[in-house]
Amino acid sequence: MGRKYKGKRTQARDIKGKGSEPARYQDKRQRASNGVWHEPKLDNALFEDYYKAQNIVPQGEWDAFLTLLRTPLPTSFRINGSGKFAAGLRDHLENDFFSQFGSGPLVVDGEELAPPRALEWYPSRLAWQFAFSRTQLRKHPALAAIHEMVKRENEAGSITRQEVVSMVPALLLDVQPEHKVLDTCASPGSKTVQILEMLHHSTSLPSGFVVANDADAQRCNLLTHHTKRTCSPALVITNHDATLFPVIRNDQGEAIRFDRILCDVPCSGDGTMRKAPDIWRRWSPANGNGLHGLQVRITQHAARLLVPGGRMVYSTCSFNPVEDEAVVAEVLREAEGALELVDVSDSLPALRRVPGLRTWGVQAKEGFFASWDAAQAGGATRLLRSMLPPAPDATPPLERCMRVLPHHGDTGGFFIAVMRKTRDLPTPAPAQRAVPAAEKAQEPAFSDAGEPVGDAAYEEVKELADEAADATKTFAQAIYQQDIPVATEAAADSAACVEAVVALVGGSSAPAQSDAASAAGPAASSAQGPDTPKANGGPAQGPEPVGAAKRGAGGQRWRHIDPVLPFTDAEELATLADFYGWEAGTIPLGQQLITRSQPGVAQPKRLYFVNAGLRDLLTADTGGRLKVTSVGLKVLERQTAAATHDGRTTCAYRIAQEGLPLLLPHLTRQRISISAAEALRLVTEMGVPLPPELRIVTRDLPGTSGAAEKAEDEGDEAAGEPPAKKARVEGDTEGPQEGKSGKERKLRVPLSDEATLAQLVDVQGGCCVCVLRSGDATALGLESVEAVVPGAVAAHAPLAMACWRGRASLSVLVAKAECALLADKLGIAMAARAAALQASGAGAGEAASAQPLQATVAEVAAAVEKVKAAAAAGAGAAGTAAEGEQGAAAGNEQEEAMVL
Ligand SMILES: C[S@@+](CC[C@H](N)C(=O)[O-])C[C@H]1O[C@@H](n2cnc3c(N)ncnc32)[C@H](O)[C@@H]1O
Repeated sequence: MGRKYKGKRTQARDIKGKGSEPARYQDKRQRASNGVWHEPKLDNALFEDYYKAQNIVPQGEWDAFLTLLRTPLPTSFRINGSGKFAAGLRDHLENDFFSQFGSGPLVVDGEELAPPRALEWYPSRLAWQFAFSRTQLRKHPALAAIHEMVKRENEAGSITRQEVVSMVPALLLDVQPEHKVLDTCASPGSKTVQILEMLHHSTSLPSGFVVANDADAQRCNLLTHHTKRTCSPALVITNHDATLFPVIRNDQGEAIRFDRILCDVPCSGDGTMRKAPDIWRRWSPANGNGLHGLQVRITQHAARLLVPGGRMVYSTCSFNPVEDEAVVAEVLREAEGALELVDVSDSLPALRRVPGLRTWGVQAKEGFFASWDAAQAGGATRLLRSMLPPAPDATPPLERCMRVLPHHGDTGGFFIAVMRKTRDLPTPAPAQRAVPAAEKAQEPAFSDAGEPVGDAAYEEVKELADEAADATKTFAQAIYQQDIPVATEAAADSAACVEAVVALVGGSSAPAQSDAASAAGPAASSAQGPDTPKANGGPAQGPEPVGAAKRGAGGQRWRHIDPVLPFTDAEELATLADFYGWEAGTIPLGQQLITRSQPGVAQPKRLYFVNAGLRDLLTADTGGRLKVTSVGLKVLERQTAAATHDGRTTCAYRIAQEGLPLLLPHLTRQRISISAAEALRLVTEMGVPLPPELRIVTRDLPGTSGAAEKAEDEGDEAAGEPPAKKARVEGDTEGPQEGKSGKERKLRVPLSDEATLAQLVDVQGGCCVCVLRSGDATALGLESVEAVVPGAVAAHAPLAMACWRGRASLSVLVAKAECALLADKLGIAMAARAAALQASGAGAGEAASAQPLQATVAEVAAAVEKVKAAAAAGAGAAGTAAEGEQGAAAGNEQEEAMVL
């Protein structure tokens, strides 16, 4: 991914017209400072000289290498998940889309186009690649259909657009469902998603988990956004500098270590030039040299967090040996045999790659040097020893690393090394490391569990210093804007940080610590080695914060980040179990629900489910050391008070759509199956009226005011807010009635399907779930609820919607954008079915038996277009009651605003 996260790349523009570069780079034109648009520059003498000298390309292949680097990267994607549904989607794509290439080459503007091809080294032909330019996509309907399909399935979460080479590291990580996995530099998250799929390979509730970390807070939001559609309860996203990722201990005081770690480190990114041609212009050997130290530190720290026997993959999208082999060699050198390079030559045999280098050179201002001795003799004082190759007799088997070259498989460039930890690492002696003084002063030494050794309080002090700096900036800004309350708060924050640092340096405890661990002081907890028993009692019990408050009036340790709390309200849990009929014992909601609110908040807004492994990790984090930006799967959201007070429901929580795949099998109440036609109506109209016999009369219920109902009955909009609008604000979406007059409402046709109405009799007012009937799902080739495969990714879950059974209507509690996706999926299947029936000239009997599915192509298309337009118009705005409640809180809430 390179350094693009550092700043915004030159904006790609799509401009018509012909240029001298290959046609497909036309959309990568850039605007120079004088305002003139120009083609991207696709050469750089420094680049060529440097890599020719490095011998990264086998003899005789240089021209092919260079030519391909100047050609745009083909599109590629991965079908998510595995098993029956993934194979089904693959077959659908092959048979219904890619088969058009079968009868002969597709010719667009005189150019013969290669058909899409499955990557031969990717398991089960689940990864695909094709190279069509935007112009070609626009010109040929078959290509446009493929393009649309890729976009749609990507949005629906069935496929992931991912660069081919970027799929390799996760495959070599060999993740199993029981593994604890750390993805050290995870954003934007394509590999995290792949790792999660592996974790969920055979079960929807693996015992392992993934910690996806990134140092950049905003990129953590991006990561949350990209991983959201996996609907995994086994994912936590953290925001740490990976060189300082904290060590968490279990209640026996043992450091929790990871079975698998991916270090897909920040790099100069020259392997992505085909996708980002502006790298040509910016390329310099200094980019790689500047990143080497950070790459080493991230990987060294990761190695310490790895369990003996565990596997770690180091990867970059750079060709540069200073960022690649040199980093691996240094990490292995420091490990003194506790880490070994794994020979993966037998893995993915069809993937063409070249072995890692044993020798290379480093470009300094003073010249190009092939050894440390030569660099010293040449006066290159700014180089690190570790950038240069080790002595020949001390060189590890670096040929076990792999470099993927673009011209070998029409891909980007990538470097991958797989390492295994054989035993605990030795504790490094900081003084012996060949790093410049300036860097050494910043660099903590770590024990095997990653605890700072030389300066035990380093991590804490750095965190506090960062916070103080942030607060000071806020203070200055607020003063400038004359916002005295904010300035006062910022000043207090800053002072608290300084006080905490003084306490640390002076050896006393930091202020406002709430548990025994914190009372012992962060320095004390940091100083514990891996074998030192924990000094601070066990994990938090009962309603204690999972990541216990360490400082800050609200209980949070991290600024703007709410703590993670277990949700243990027995009364509320019993109500939930009763209302939704959770199968006792099938899903441990009581033990594995968490919230992100402040301690002591009754009925927090959102409840998230975490799997057992993640629960244990969070529970062990008594010191609140993990800076958790997002965790678990949102399963329940609080209703508004009005919904419960007015007797519209007896349960304070409704089901979140994203939690449905997990909860569905465990619901025995508040769940109905509906026909495809009804499902399509619901997601396109957002709600449907109920017939009079199913109306709930709440005004006579004890303790209810019935005000909203009376107003609705009387059509008394002049007396206040129109009931439909009010209901939307309060959480009782009456869907289609929103904003319409009583007269218009009455024109709508109520639900009439006998089977559906019979089930609705037992459904209480409030949240319920509508699932597509098995028969209809099977007939339409969609996932049926009976045939759910454990571990299937959320996109392969049966079609179901969280709904609201109101007094007089059934409405969806699903964001409009998601309704549009569901409508698309359902609509396409129904239209295809209708077309097939027509084509086969189905007899009256067959047509009658398929009656619920009989929508004409035109009807379905019109309905789907309507909801898509609504979603597009309402993008970012509150589309449902569920959305309407979202605030601008920190943590998980931040991303929700972004996603919607
Ligand atoms: C190459 S990208 C990662 C791509 C990602 N693994 C994927 O597959 O989508 C490198 C990431 O490292 C993050 N990063 C940079 N310095 C870091 C550090 N010291 N600790 C953790 N993450 C860091 C950047 O914010 C960036 O998101």
